[in-house]
Amino acid sequence: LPSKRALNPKCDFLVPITKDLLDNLFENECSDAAHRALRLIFHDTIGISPTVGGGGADGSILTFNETELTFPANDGIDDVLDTVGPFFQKYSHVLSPGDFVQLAGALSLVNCPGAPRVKFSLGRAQPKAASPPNLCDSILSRFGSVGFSPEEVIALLSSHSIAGLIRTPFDSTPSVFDTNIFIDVLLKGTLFPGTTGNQGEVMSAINGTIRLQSDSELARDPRTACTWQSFANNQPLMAAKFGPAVFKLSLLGQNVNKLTDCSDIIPEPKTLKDQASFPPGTSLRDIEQSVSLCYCSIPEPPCQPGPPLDVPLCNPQADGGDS
Ligand code: HEM
Ligand SMILES: [Ca+2]
Ligand SMILES: [Ca+2]
Repeated sequence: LPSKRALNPKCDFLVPITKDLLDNLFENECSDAAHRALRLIFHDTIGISPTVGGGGADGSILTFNETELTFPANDGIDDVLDTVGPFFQKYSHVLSPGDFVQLAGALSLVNCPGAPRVKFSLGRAQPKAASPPNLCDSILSRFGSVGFSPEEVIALLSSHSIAGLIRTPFDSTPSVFDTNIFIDVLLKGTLFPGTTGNQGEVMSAINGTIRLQSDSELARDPRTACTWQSFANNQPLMAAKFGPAVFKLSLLGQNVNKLTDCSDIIPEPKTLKDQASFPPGTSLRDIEQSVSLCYCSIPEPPCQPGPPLDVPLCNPQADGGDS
């Protein structure tokens, strides 16, 4: 838990705010609210381009939400703002929107077993304008234009290990920040968990999980397949790459030398007991042949006994949000 004081006195005022967010926004769980705050990092920071402008990690998605929520790329962020908005309002006199998004994002991981600790720096200015509506490049070129390698993009997608859509998780272990997303998405798709024909969705391999077309393609793209596979059975590697990649997102459009490092107020996340494995009913032979795990000489994840999984809806007791 956070100590009573921060190492740097400039960060001290964050200690009670941190506690409030952990206790009352995230309810000390890897909750829907936590997933939403994590997703918000991405949708705020990526709004920057070397050619069209935008402030990146500036909190523009909060201040200029009336504009940014009209972008198709930000579908579903209205629910996110409903959840985090009241806490942002509560602290808007002491925390800029950019700092709030990054603080909440770093803290969102604290109750998700297996997540790394993400650094937090303070001092982002107020956003000047909405992000330009330009998010129509391919994922790799969009991230590449702001300095992210294909390896870093895949590392960031580890967050889909605790994520989902329409209350249906992307991997078979949505309550833990493990590497199952990297195994599950490599399995040959056989089913749709709900209706068929949805744009951006492809068949998944496990009852009750949903697969994004973009995750499926990045798992199989020659530029990213080996990185994807390298995480499939390597929790420490994934965690070591994910933390710095998220911190790098938090600095988009910012000058790190003008920020104050307040990382010590972020508690160490819960540890993960079990390592990722093939979900029950699946094994190496269900890996799509084009992306044989042997190709990149990744050690094989263990198999689990038992009948095929049917993953339940995420947090069925939670409120009526649609994600
Ligand atoms: C690289 C391209 C990415 C694509 C195409 C993508 C796509 C999506 C989609 C379609 C959803 C479902 C949203 C909904 O409920 O309406 C989602 C959820 C989510 N994404 Fe991504 N994502 C990407 C990258 C990232 C990154 C970089 C992060 C975090 C750093 C992230 C974190 C999340 C989280 C935490 C959720 C779950 C939200 C919730 O459960 O409420 N995603 N993503
Ligand atoms: Ca922004
Ligand atoms: Ca997981």
